[in-house]
Amino acid sequence: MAPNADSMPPSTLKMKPPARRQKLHTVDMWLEDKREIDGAEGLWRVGDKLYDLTDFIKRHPGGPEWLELSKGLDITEAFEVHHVRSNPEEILKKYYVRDARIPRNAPFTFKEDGFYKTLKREVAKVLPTLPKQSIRTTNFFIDSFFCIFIFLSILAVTYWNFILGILAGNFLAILAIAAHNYFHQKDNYRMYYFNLSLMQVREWRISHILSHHLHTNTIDDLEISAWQPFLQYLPIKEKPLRRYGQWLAAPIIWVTGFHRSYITRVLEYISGRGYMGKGDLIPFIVPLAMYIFGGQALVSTLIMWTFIVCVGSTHFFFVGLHAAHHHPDIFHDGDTPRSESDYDWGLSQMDAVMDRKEITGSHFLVLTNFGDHALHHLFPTLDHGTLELLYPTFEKVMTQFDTNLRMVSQLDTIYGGFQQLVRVQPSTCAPDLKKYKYERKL
Ligand code: HEM
Repeated sequence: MAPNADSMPPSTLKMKPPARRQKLHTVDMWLEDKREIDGAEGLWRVGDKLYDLTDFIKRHPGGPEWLELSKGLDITEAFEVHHVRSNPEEILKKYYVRDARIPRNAPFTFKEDGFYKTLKREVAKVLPTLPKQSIRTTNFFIDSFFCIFIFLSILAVTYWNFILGILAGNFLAILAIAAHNYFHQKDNYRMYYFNLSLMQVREWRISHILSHHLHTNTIDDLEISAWQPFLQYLPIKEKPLRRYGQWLAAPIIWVTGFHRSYITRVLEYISGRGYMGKGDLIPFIVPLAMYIFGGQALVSTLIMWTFIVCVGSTHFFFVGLHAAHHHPDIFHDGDTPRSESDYDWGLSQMDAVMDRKEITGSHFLVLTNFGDHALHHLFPTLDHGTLELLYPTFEKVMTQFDTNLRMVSQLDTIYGGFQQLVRVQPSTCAPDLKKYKYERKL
């Protein structure tokens, strides 16, 4: 199923892959493997220094989970990109233990005069001047999605109506996408809307935030390796039948994604390797409400719920996989990088993303379609409603660094996603950000 290790070319960023990358890779396996290669020696690594943050875990303003999960890892990128409003470097210094013994397993840098740090300083300056109304609007949207989703699910089972079930499924998907805005931030209750999808906040904080967001489209990105037995987004040699077979496999992957996530978690938990907690009971609120208020037999209720979850899963993964990262002109590990040793982290993100012109400019569409994706990657803790207010600053710094955000159509990212699945030839040129025009709806 998975491509064998021989068919996997080395990372063109010279990154060492997590040891079990070629196997079906769960989030806890990824954490274990990273601890082996990050050189953090059971502590927390920032740059080339090691810190013991044990006493700070419970006091961390973003919530304890971030530091619990990242113990034993290199958190350089996580530390840099999650603190825009303040500068916790002074706090960090208090926990210094010793220097790291081995070099970092990533070429990404955060130089004071580089693109990312310059942009971050400019964004930090404008943030206090921005209106808070956009955050309240985001909260209103997501609470409404939750109510509509529950209401439609109950109606669907009451009237045994699959059209209503499709509507409910689509609301489940946009609820989960919008909830993604919240689990990037400090702990808050709205992030748990995400668990209604059968997926789990903890799991996504690892696979999506600590892996995908920080080393996007590299050999270390779990959102590439976790799909790998079925979908291969890196440009590697494959037999044509297998490669094109992915176009047929993809819809099956989308439909079953939510259920597979839960089942894999249960199996991992039973075998003593995975984590489950109270949050894993959240999804059952939905069939319970459907059963109590719908007036149908338990079996009918469960059938309708399963149907709704399958629709939601299809919508979620179709949108997610065609939102921003997969297109033959986007950098994927194996392609020629901009740099393999001194690669500004912000520019690495610009090389691994495209934004969609139909989505940018609409608060609703951005929240429900993983929109403003470049800015979201650069500042993941900022509310999606705030991102659109940052474009003038972003444009100013892009001009200063003579760089560009690639804006394409939604159709381009869908078509590009399917093309990327069958791309076997690595690109021999560094990504050309000027190839696509930057245009933003005002
Ligand atoms: C895996 C590494 C880390 C992650 C993912 C992380 C994540 C976060 C998040 C999501 C927030 C909330 C931000 C917001 O509401 O805008 C936050 C806040 C904060 N974190 Fe961390 N953190 C990490 C490591 C650290 C470390 C090592 C320190 C200091 C030793 C630290 C100090 C703070 C402080 C002071 C705040 C509150 C001020 C602010 O928002 O900048 N964090 N963190």
